[in-house]
Amino acid sequence: MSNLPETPISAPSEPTISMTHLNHHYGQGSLRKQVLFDINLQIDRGEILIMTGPSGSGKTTLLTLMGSLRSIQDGSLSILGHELFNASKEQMTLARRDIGYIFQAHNLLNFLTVYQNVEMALEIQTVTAAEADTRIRNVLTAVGLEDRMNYYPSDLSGGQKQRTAIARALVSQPKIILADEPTAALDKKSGRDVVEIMEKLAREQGCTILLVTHDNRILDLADRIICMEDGHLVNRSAVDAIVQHPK
Ligand SMILES: Nc1ncnc2c1ncn2[C@@H]1O[C@H](COP(=O)(O)OP(=O)(O)OP(=O)(O)O)[C@@H](O)[C@H]1O
Repeated sequence: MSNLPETPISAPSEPTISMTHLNHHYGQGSLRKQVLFDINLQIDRGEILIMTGPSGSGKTTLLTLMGSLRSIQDGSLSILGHELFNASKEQMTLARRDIGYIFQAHNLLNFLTVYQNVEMALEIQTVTAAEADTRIRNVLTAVGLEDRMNYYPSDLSGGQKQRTAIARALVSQPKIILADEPTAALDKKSGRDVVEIMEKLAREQGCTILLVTHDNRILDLADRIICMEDGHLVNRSAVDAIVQHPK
């Protein structure tokens, strides 16, 4: 269920994320540097999109713009039918409620248990305590952490921490999941496991996933692969992407 007010212009076939002529700069004056150039991209509901590209090509910048974590400077970016260009702080905050974030540095709170870390994501949602408890237990079971609910992050492996972060991102049943290098710190099996869990839960919940990765072991999980190069978006086939990022 969306946290944003319904808009009549939001037709069922409308892409979940749509951007046109998106540009982005960092810095001021003589230090001003353009890092995104005329990005045009549409991501459909339920699509799993993987974005690859060399370091510094603009992937994280694009992800943070899509995540409503940075203001749009130039061009258009709409999420679930809501334009983020010229959006107020309140509108940007509302947009974030429909997004689950999985970033590399888990951002788990070390003084909270696994259960409590996941519970935090429900604090801004209007669910009853009983409903919250059911959802937290279900999602932690789905990611294989049913016997770790009362552990603290410092007692978990890297893979378990990442699975906690996935549970936290999914528990609010967001319409969009943005993941930045979710397998970077994991060994081959744990990396594959966490992305498969993400994929399965996302397919069940019908949400859209955009995943930034250098990890070619998970490229086959994508419906579509896109590549950033020097701030430009380049469409590539999975084969091209693997050739570009050999194991
Ligand atoms: N806050 C910032 N201020 C100034 N320049 C920045 C800032 N963040 C990123 N950049 C620059 O913008 C460009 C794109 O960076 P970005 O982090 O989006 O790339 P990336 O493809 O995600 O790289 P990586 O794979 O290394 O994370 C780089 O040249 C980077 O140095």
